[in-house]
Amino acid sequence: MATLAIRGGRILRSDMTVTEADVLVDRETGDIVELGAELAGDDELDADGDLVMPGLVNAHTHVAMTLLRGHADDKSLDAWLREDIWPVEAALEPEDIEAGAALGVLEMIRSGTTTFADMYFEIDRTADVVERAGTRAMLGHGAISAGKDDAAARADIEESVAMARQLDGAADGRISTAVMPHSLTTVTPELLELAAAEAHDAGVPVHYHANETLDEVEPIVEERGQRPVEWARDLGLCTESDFFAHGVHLDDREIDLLARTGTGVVHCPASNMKLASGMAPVQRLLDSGVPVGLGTDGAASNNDLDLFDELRDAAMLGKLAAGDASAVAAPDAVSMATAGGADVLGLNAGRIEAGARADLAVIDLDAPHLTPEHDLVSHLAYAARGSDVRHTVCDGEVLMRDREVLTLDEAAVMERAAARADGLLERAGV
Ligand SMILES: N[C@@H](CCSC[C@H]1O[C@@H](n2cnc3c(=O)[nH]cnc32)[C@H](O)[C@@H]1O)C(=O)O
Ligand SMILES: [Zn+2]
Repeated sequence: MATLAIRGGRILRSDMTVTEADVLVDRETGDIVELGAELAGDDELDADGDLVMPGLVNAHTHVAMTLLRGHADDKSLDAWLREDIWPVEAALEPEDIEAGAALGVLEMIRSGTTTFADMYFEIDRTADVVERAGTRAMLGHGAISAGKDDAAARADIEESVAMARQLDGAADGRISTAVMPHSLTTVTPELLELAAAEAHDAGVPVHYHANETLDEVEPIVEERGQRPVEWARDLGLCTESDFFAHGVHLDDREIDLLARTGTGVVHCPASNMKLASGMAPVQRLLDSGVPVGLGTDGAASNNDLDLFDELRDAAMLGKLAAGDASAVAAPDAVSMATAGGADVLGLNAGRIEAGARADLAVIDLDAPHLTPEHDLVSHLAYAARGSDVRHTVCDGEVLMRDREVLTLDEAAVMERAAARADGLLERAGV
């Protein structure tokens, strides 16, 4: 057994207590073997004075949208997608996806995110990046019917199913997949039903956008006399493995249905604020036992992929939404960003315990904004930033050591992404 020991730090346990312990990791299985005092390994990471926490889980993003960061801001969802995003995405080439994904993955490794769920195009190129960079990911081809004829819309869903089957288990098992129809309003009912049936036949989840804006909810209610989540359940999109992004506008019946079926919701607070989509009822979801993770959404509606920002936004917005300062308390926000997201994605990760995946972020606490140390969970929720991450470990391998990313050439990744982004906008004629 080749081992890695993370020594001298304090660890954040899944019950949100902090204790002094070393972490011993089996690099071959990628699992945590043991927590304890004075553990030695073949390789070692110094965590003296640091906090070792589970690697963060970004449970909903469109990673290559990093190329569109700052391209179009300050618009509502529908206008933003139709006027600014979709026209540029039509000019995307596979090389762009690879360059944008590498940039996004680099940003996530630097900020302690070890797993992301991605809905986008040309996902085999994103898979190549994940393979090289060493993170974990759930990938899916986003399929859409809007603007396509019947045959093209069906082919898009079939592509999503084929890619999910093809890539599941890639990168030594670090890649899992889902079938990803874009949303309840941009994919036809027949194709949503087909996506669900095919996904479950392939043994993978369905992932989609739902209940993001009132503009999406109202037409479904008017046309069908049903709430969107009830309709999604009837189409087969709410089984225990399935999960959707946003869930901003949900009523009590829908929340109850999500809890009963075990359907996961990925809360994307920054995107919901930036596109003025609304405030998700996160405390009510948690109280009802709905599995909840956190996502950045794409970098064009955030505009970064730092999960620390997201978990602070989740805590802040959750209080505002509930009109209650005790809502979405610090431990709940930190849990959503770690174990919550891992549970939504069906991964044995997000917790520091023997037998769990060795996906870890080591936080350097030696900073003015993290002093004094009254409560480290409070610091993670309200004061820490992605740039406080010192080491990142995924699947037992060190991806970043002392703030140096070992698996990607940082300067080359940034240079290439900037060049591809310029070329993309030029080709799109904007
Ligand atoms: N194959 C599809 C691509 C879908 S990928 C996922 C899509 O979701 C878009 N997207 C990004 N953020 C959001 C959001 O908040 N809500 C809905 N869609 C979004 C993103 O720009 C991308 O077009 C096609 O032919 O267009
Ligand atoms: Zn999205």
